[in-house]
Amino acid sequence: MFASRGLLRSSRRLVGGISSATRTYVNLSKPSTSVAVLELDRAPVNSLSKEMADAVSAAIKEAEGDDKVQALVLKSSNPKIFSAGLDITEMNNPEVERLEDFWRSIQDLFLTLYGSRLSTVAAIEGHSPAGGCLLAMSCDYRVMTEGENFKIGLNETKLGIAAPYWLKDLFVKTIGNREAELGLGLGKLYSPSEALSVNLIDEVVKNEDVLEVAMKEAETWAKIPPKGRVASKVMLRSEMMDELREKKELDVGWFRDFIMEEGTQKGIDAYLKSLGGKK
Ligand SMILES: CCCCCCCCCC/C=C/CC(=O)SCCNC(=O)CCNC(=O)[C@H](O)C(C)(C)COP(=O)(O)OP(=O)(O)OC[C@H]1O[C@@H](n2cnc3c(N)ncnc32)[C@H](O)[C@@H]1OP(=O)(O)O
Repeated sequence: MFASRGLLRSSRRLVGGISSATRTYVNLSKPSTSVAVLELDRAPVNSLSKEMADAVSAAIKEAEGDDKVQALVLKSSNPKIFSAGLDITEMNNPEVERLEDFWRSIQDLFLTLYGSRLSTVAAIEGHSPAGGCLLAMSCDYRVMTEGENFKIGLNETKLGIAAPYWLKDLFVKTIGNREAELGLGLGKLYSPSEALSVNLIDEVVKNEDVLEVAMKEAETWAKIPPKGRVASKVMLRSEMMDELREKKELDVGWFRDFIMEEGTQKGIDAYLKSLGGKK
């Protein structure tokens, strides 16, 4: 029960040594011995398609494969958008099989990031709604750029959908039950200062400082002896992860049935058309 599957993942089958490895949708680099940087790079808004989610999971595993690396900074190539969350087109009039595989990739990304042996610091540059907020909350520490027009939170209800139970649980763990009731029910998107006041993020910094602050924080975490640090992380996170592992396919079914409903499709379609005003 203590050593949750995956959290103390073996690195043997993973590629070691990171030297500015660049691949589709993500860039992985290692600016210091103990800290890797994973940049989300899927224009225009870093939305999480199945392929994007798989690429992020693979890059985290690659960073974990280097035994010297103890911390990971998650950042964006877009200074105004950390991630726009799940790729809504994946849920708009989808093929059922693809939809189910998409959700498995999202579940795996959450389990990989939330359960990483690495200390993870989110450098939240700009907007971070829904799935973007999921990425940020899955990290150990969150630094967000200032600018009251930037927003973070779980706005699913505004799209006519609901967050899955494990995302709701993560939200409650992060900001507490009452604020989560307000945030989820209203589909509230928080400005950086509001997010700080409810502990959704840990720090607000100037745009130009975000990477430096995140790197410094990551270096601090990387200095903590990993045995005790990882054991503490396991104790805090394994229950939630184990529950999702047990219910994975049930959760896929809930997601599929919810998304395929006619009413849900109408809501997603209307929301997608409202975005950018172009679709
Ligand atoms: C019993 C209950 C069981 C429940 C089980 C069901 C569980 C369901 C869970 C579903 C979970 C969902 C979580 C999500 O992440 S849903 C996604 C939510 N994301 C959003 O609402 C963000 C939408 N985007 C924006 O608000 C803005 O784009 C932005 C991030 C603020 C940036 O604004 P900006 O003006 O710079 O950019 P545009 O809006 O013009 O967008 C540029 C183009 O990108 C397209 N776009 C934007 N976001 C997405 C997205 N998330 N997915 C796909 N495409 C996106 C946009 O349409 C523009 O495209 P265009 O240029 O072709 O028009």
